[in-house]
Amino acid sequence: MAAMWKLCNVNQMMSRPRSWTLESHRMFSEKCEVKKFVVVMVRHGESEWNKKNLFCGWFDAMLTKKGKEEACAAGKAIKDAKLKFDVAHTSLLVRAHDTLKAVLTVSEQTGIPVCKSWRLNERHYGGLTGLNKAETAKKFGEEQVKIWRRSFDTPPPPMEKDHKYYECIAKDPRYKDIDPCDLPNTESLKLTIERTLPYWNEIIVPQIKEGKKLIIAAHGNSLRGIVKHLDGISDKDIMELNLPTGIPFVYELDECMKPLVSMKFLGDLETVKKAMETVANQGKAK
Ligand SMILES: O=C(O)[C@@H](CO)OP(=O)(O)O
Repeated sequence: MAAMWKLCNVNQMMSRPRSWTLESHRMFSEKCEVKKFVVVMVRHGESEWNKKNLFCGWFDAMLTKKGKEEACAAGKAIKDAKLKFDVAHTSLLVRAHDTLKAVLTVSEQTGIPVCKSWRLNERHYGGLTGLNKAETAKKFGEEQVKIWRRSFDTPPPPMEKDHKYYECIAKDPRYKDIDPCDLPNTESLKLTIERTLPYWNEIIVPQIKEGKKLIIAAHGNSLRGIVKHLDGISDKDIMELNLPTGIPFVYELDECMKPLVSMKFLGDLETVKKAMETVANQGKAK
């Protein structure tokens, strides 16, 4: 399992077999009539802060020109794959909306309802928000930056009230209805999952079970949380998963929401692999 999420095994990852025995599969299939539900997910295209290599989190960075092109290419891939949706889900951040809008425009399905929730936002990067990732790695070491970026349960230091971006994030009217106890000032992946999963379980899963076809346009870490949950990835192995910007991926789920097909990217293997490596390397001191 440990090797499964290494970049060199991306091919295997895309078509990996389930890890259960034939007998457990038979018993499972008896319990669940095997129906197939398709959900497509896409991380937003490159943002201005991705380009500058800054920790972004809840800061509302816009897409770059390249990010918009990635979003349009994602729409084209979805159109070519003949994927049609009934409902779209996204976060409250503009980079995810703009990606979704481009995807739906290019794939000619702009009329569908779009549900937005803070629960699909990027993980909150706390006190690291706005810092350059490579400079932070120079200062604190690449290992520490990898722990902050990719560990399961170590959050970055919290965003204090005197932080440069505190006002524009914590006082953003978009978040005024969130219970103050739920409003984060930093988040590990674990904490991100704790606020994303209720949305998955209570809003998304019932729609899937009604037979609705869904697309989720969100963020590197909110989607890592959903993927970890769906594929039962261990806390250790999830450290090696880096989602590329703007390349949609498909899950096929059975009626019990267990993946029949996991993370099938709509892109050629080399491009996906390179894009994942690029994301991983953003935390290097250079
Ligand atoms: O800065 C961020 O918010 C995220 C996604 O862009 O970065 P990382 O890949 O370091 O988790």
